[in-house]
Parts: sequence; structure tokens; C-alpha cells
Amino acid sequence: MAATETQRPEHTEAVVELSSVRRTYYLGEPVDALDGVSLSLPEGSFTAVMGPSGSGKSTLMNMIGCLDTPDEGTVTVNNQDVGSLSDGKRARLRGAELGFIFQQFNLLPRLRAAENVTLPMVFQNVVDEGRRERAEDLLSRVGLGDRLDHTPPELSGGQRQRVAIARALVNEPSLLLADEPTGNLDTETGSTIMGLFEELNQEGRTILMVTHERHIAEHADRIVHLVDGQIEEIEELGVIRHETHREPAHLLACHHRPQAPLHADCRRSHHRYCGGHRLHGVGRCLRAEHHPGFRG
Ligand SMILES: Nc1ncnc2c1ncn2[C@@H]1O[C@H](COP(=O)(O)OP(=O)(O)OP(=O)(O)O)[C@@H](O)[C@H]1O
Repeated sequence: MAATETQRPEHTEAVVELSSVRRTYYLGEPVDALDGVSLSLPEGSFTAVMGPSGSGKSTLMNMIGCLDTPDEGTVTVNNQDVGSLSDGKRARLRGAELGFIFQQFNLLPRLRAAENVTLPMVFQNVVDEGRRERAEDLLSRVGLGDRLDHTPPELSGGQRQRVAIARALVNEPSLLLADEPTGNLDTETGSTIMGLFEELNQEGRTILMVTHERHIAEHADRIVHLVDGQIEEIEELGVIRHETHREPAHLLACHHRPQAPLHADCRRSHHRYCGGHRLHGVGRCLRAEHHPGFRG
């Protein structure tokens, strides 16, 4: 029996909704790659998907990424029923609302970083004027302001993934879809990239990420565990993020000094960060300097 999703705050808009989605492949014995999956991705959420090989992760990503349609059930992206759209409209929805980040980066090797970033704007027919500035802004945003004219072979793996992230952001998508974004990176570079994902999520961006690595998945708010095409469990990681979860400041005070007033930075930014420093668990701030007098 597939687990149903836990209750989310009512007035959080869902960017994506899957309702009883089934996708069956008929190659020899029929295989239900997705077997009655219902899942909602609320605006501003950061969801990781884990599961053994063959559990349906790629099929789920393809479904949410508007590259495939369900045999049964519905998928809506920004309230548009993906299954009822023509191929052209689906492609336009994909280009406008979704930003993709891949394990292999998928950059064009002969194009400079800035040109790679502007490519989705070209496909969306955005006029030339302002494209370069937008690419420069985004590349600066991901820490590559000094690598605008480098081609992918002239960049490190982590830098290539940053270019890919900038490219994914260029059309201001409603959802970032990342498929094993750290799979080709060493542990340290992978952590840096996850730090960037957290920052983007803190800014309010909705992220869905497939990963095989537990420590990478733990950067999300919750982990969807897929087994045999079904959601076995949705593991909430206890990160407070939505305005709707806002509680009186004293309840969110530093874990180590529950009675202490909260640092001003802890009271904003969806309560997820204490001034740039990530809150651990339910509103725990481990940054001692934000809580004078605290001895850890
Ligand atoms: N195009 C296809 N034709 C036939 N069967 C398919 C097709 N794509 C996927 N499947 C089957 O659907 C099931 C789910 O596959 P999927 O690729 O979604 O799993 P996954 O969790 O992404 O696996 P992995 O971690 O190995 O990439 C598998 O049994 C797979 O063999």
C-alpha cells in the first residue's frame, strides 16, 4: 500500500501535483514504473527522492519534467494538466516553468559559460537585449563572475555544475529539477553545490532532487522514498521554512538556550537560517555568536 502524503499547510500553493499516477511499460512483462503515486510539491519546498535502482525515480522525474505523461492519474504543473496538453504546449510549459540540472552537467562544450547560460532564453525567444547581462548576473550569483568566457573543458566539475545551475535559473522557472546533481563531484564540491541549492531554496525556489546519497538528500526538507513504483514513506526532516509555520520567536530560540531571545536574523528568512547559517532540525541555531553569553 503506498503511503499518502502528510498534511501540508493549506494555503501553500503546490507547484506540482501528482494524483494517483500510474506509468506502465510493456516490454515483455508489464512493469508499473509508477504505481499510483500521489505527491504534492508545495511552493518553496525542497524535496529529495531516493530509492533502489528500478524503483521509478527517473520515471517520476520524467513525469514531473513534462517529458512523459501518465497512463492513469494526473500531473499538474502550475495548475496545468500536463497530460491534456499538446506536445508543443508541453514543451513550452517545460521551457518556461522548469529548470533542469543533470549529473553530467549537459553543457555545450564549445560554448562559453555565458553562452551556455543564455541558451534556454534563445529557445524561449527572449530578445537578445539583456541576455548577456542576465547570464553575467546569474554566473556571478553562483560564484563564477570571473569565468564568463571559459568553455566547459576550461572549468572544474563543480564550476560546470554551477554554470548548469545558472542555466537552469535563466528563465525564472517555478521548479528546479535536479537529477543526481552531485553524482559526478567529489564530496567537498558536492557539499558546496548543496550549499548553493539551500541558498536558492531559502530564496523561495522550489526544488526536486533525485539522489542515491543519504547525506545529500538530507539537505532537503523531506525525502520521498520510492520502492517498486510506490511511495513507501515521506520522511520529513523537521526543517521549519514556510511562513505558515511561523511561531512566536521565543519558541524558535536557540536549541541550547531556549529562553534566550532569538537573533534578529533568525526571525526572518523563513526561519531556516540564522543569518546565513543553516538552522538544524526544528529551529536550532548552532551559531554561538548570535546568542551572546551562550557557552556550547
Ligand atoms: N523505456 C522503458 N521501457 C521499458 N521499461 C522501462 C523503461 N524505462 C524504465 N523502465 C522500467 O521501469 C522501472 C523503473 O525504472 P526507472 O528508470 O524509473 O528507475 P530508477 O529508480 O530511476 O532506476 P536507477 O536508479 O537505476 O536509474 C524499471 O523496472 C525499468 O526497467
